Amino acid sequence: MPLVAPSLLAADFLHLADACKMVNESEADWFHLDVMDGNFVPNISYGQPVIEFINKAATKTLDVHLMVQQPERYAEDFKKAGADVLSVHYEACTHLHRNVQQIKSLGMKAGVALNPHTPVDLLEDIIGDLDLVLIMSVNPGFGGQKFIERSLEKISTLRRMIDDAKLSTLIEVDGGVTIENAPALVQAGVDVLVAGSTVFRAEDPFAAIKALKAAK
Ligand SMILES: O=C(CO)[C@@H](O)[C@H](O)COP(=O)(O)O
Ligand SMILES: [Co+2]
Repeated sequence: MPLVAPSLLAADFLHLADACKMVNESEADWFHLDVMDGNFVPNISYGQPVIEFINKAATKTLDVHLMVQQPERYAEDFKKAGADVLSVHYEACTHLHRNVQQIKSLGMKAGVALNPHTPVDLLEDIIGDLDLVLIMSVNPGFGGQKFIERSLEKISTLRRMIDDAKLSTLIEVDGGVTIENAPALVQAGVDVLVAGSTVFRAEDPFAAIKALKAAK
């Protein structure tokens, strides 16, 4: 069964407490929290102060996806805000190895996110240090975009890389995940499905989460 991580980016920000309650009471496993700086990506979302409040309401793992330049400037702040998993973008880090060690030394799980144009082979020398690889299946910055089909091949290649090296690194997919494409993603080797619109735009978010969990 895949882990399911609803992305609060698609929730009603005026009623974040209700969104947290829904995720807590659902079959979802993690909260996916998208932090955007208006520089690495064209959009600005929310940061540490909001996550601190989410952490008070959430009873599940906080999976923070940092779409910011030089994320090392903020790792400690996000730890304090309650992040359990912290993912930084390959494309935003000059010293990725150092950044990954920093995240782990702060006591968080370390993830690396790849934009759609970034090949998974570039992770060869760091994959053994990673708890998670986040495959972006849309260009980061916005929710509600269409899934890029090529991502399926990237996921299969990454699955082979992880299995060949006998690692337990998780594969997370983020962007355009639907109830329809979830089975193919799980078959390709995904461990964690992120879903924003599919959950928060659904008439019945509990049922949408249940359907994603059942993907096989
Ligand atoms: O990181 C991002 C976008 O940059 C995502 O986490 C989105 O929030 C996913 O939204 P949907 O594509 O599922 O609507
Ligand atoms: Co995300």
